[in-house]
Amino acid sequence: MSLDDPIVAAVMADLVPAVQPAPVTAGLPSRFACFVTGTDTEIGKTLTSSALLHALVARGVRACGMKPVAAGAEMRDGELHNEDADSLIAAGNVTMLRNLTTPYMLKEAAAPHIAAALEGVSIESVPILAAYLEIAAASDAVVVEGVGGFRVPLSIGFDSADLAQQLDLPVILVVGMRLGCISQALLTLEAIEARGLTVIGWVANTLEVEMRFLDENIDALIERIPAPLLGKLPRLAQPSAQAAAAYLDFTGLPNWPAQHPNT
Ligand SMILES: Nc1ncnc2c1ncn2[C@@H]1O[C@H](COP(=O)(O)OP(=O)(O)OP(=O)(O)O)[C@@H](O)[C@H]1O
Ligand SMILES: C[C@H](N)[C@H](N)CCCCCC(=O)O
Ligand SMILES: [Mg+2]
Repeated sequence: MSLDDPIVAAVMADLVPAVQPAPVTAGLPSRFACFVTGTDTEIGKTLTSSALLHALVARGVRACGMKPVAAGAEMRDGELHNEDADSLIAAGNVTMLRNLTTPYMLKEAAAPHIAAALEGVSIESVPILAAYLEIAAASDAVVVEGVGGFRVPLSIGFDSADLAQQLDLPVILVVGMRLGCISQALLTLEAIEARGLTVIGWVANTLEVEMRFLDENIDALIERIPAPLLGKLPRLAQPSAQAAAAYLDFTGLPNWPAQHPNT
């Protein structure tokens, strides 16, 4: 009888559980951390991520944002700057090296795999996971903003959904409210759940000043997304982390920190 024998193999499978690599976040103390994704690009992920950081800082928490892959950067004061990365830095209160909060800062405002290829770069997960661990070790809370929608290619065989899965973070879904967003949101939800991840809350972000049947569209999503609506963001005259946070209630999120006594 050899180890290839199906019966021996079945017994061995019972005796020796398949070894699954531990997620990169395993072993860290429980703290608030999330991955913010959305139904598309330019639909309010950075605004929502910044609002999360603002609310965390207001509770006296050491909070750090991460935009692992940023596409669209310009040189200022000898450093590459990206709007999203800068917004998250401004909303958080933990100073980390910029190449940790954004390991891949790409110049071209395009799909990241294209922007990376233009620079002869290949976007890999290991530098991002290593940077995440450093940030998590220095902070009480981490907010990771994805790039574009949920399944944006980063390199061959690696996309932003794989990254979320490897980080093993609960997901906040931002829905850019416009005609078509119901299907986009539900497809995104399916893709998130297919990776064993959980949507812990979603945000309805108003993209148009007057969307027809806005409330009816939101109701259709409330009925279908098995996670709480964290709030409806109206079209803000001056969008900022603080202004957006006033419309969102994060307090029911898992591991959301209690108000620090000194704040
Ligand atoms: N509710 C809102 N009211 C006013 N402006 C908004 C609102 N939501 C988003 N914006 C503006 O729309 C633009 C896109 O929003 P944001 O940067 O948050 O999108 P994103 O999903 O993060 O995009 P990307 O895919 O590029 O990361 C920004 O200029 C932002 O300030
Ligand atoms: C440059 C832009 N603002 C985003 N950062 C990148 C969006 C990539 C979308 C790719 C795609 O899904 O087609
Ligand atoms: Mg953004």
